[in-house]
Amino acid sequence: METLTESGEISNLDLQLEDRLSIQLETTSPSQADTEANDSEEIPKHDLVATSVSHAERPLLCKDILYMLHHWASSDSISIEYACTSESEDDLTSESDTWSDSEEDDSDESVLCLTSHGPRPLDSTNSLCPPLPRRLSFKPLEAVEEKSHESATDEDKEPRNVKIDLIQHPITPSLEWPPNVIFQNDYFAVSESKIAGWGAFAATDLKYGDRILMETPLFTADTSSLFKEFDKLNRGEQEVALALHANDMCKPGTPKLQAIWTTNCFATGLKGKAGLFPIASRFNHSCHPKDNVEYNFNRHQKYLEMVVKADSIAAGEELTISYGNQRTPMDLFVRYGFRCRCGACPGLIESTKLVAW
Ligand SMILES: C[S@@+](CC[C@H](N)C(=O)[O-])C[C@H]1O[C@@H](n2cnc3c(N)ncnc32)[C@H](O)[C@@H]1O
Repeated sequence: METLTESGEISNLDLQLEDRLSIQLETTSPSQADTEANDSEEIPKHDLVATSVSHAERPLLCKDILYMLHHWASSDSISIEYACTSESEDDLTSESDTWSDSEEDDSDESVLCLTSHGPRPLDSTNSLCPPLPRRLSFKPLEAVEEKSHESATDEDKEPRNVKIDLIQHPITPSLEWPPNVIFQNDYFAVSESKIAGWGAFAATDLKYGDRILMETPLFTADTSSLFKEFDKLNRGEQEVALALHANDMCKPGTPKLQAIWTTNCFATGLKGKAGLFPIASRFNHSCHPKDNVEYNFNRHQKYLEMVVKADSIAAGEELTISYGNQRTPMDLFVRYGFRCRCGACPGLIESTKLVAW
């Protein structure tokens, strides 16, 4: 197999691996296969073409990321997740141990192929290279305290629509929903998104403070009880969980349930447990300031709520949340395994370039 030539050209092997990685980048649940077939996160053709340009010019590639992860992570623990918290990277410890990959995973073919022939590790002091977490780990999505809305009065700060129905799973889809809608209430509908897969869209004009969703978890678990708790669900509930989207970029062979869990779960703050919320899980991410909805887990009544944080949202607009404040497209890609297409940020390729190695 060819690897890197003396002239620094990237070989066919890399192109093949990129192809393979672009397929692994998003594993699609059966229910989404059709939806995402044309709207997947495949590496665009121009990214592949970019491998033939000078290294000083070429954009960051999947193999670069894997290469960096392999060399920079303080252990073998590499997992890609949907969500994050506001905690510092140094705090990403105990849970990652539970989720970390075993020694055997070092034999992971793609990582080995990508790392064994690299000429040298990328320089972390390179100013063009954004800082990467020292240790990557699984963390569920956790609500971040938002600054109070400047123009809001105290009365406005209480979520409106307090009589909204509490969603308890499993729910029965309504025959009145249009064919391309998988959930609908008075405030939003979940249908196909231009950002990625399914997304939530305002069904009516919304205002700051509108509470648009209250949802109980399908189940809650911690890192050690995920499979046990899943086993307790009935068949219908399990199917709901397994129909959710799963990111599985770095680890071929990751159990599907685990990939779904790390892609979708939200922290509850209850004894380190996270929860799977099948409707909230359909909200896509937008970078600041485009994210227009915030979320919160009510620990006493044990439901997740989504509340409008933008001043106003017009009917038809996509509703998005932040998967992590101040995350760059690079962070999102490394931590959560997707290339951000929110439209508010420059995206991964345009914003991130590395110096030649
Ligand atoms: C929790 S799911 C969100 C709903 C998802 N679109 C679906 O079809 O179920 C998170 C996944 O959606 C996709 N996604 C969310 N926000 C995105 C964004 N801004 N750009 C690209 N993909 C995004 C990524 O694949 C991500 O892993």
